[in-house]
Amino acid sequence: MALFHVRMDVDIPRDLDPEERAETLAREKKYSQDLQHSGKWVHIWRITGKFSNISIFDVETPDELHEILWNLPLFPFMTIDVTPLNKHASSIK
Ligand SMILES: O=C(O)CC1=CCC(=O)O1
Repeated sequence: MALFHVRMDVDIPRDLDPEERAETLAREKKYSQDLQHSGKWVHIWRITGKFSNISIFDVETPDELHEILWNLPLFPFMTIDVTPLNKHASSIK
């Protein structure tokens, strides 16, 4: 098990076909919710006032996270920042 903090900033071009935009967003939602049901996508939080989210992933390896992120339907329109997390020595959980 390895935890990762991931920030995703979304920037969809204004001239993208509205049908393609809607279809991509619907696929993104299903992809994300399937991974949430699997337990791999542990948290997703909207960043206030931005088309961005902060997420926590619980995966086996960095390669697995890479595959997940690479296959996001919105991947071509995202800037993604990944921070690996280690257990803090003072954590009681
Ligand atoms: O809306 C976003 O922040 C992008 C996104 C990631 C998963 C999802 O459902 O939307």
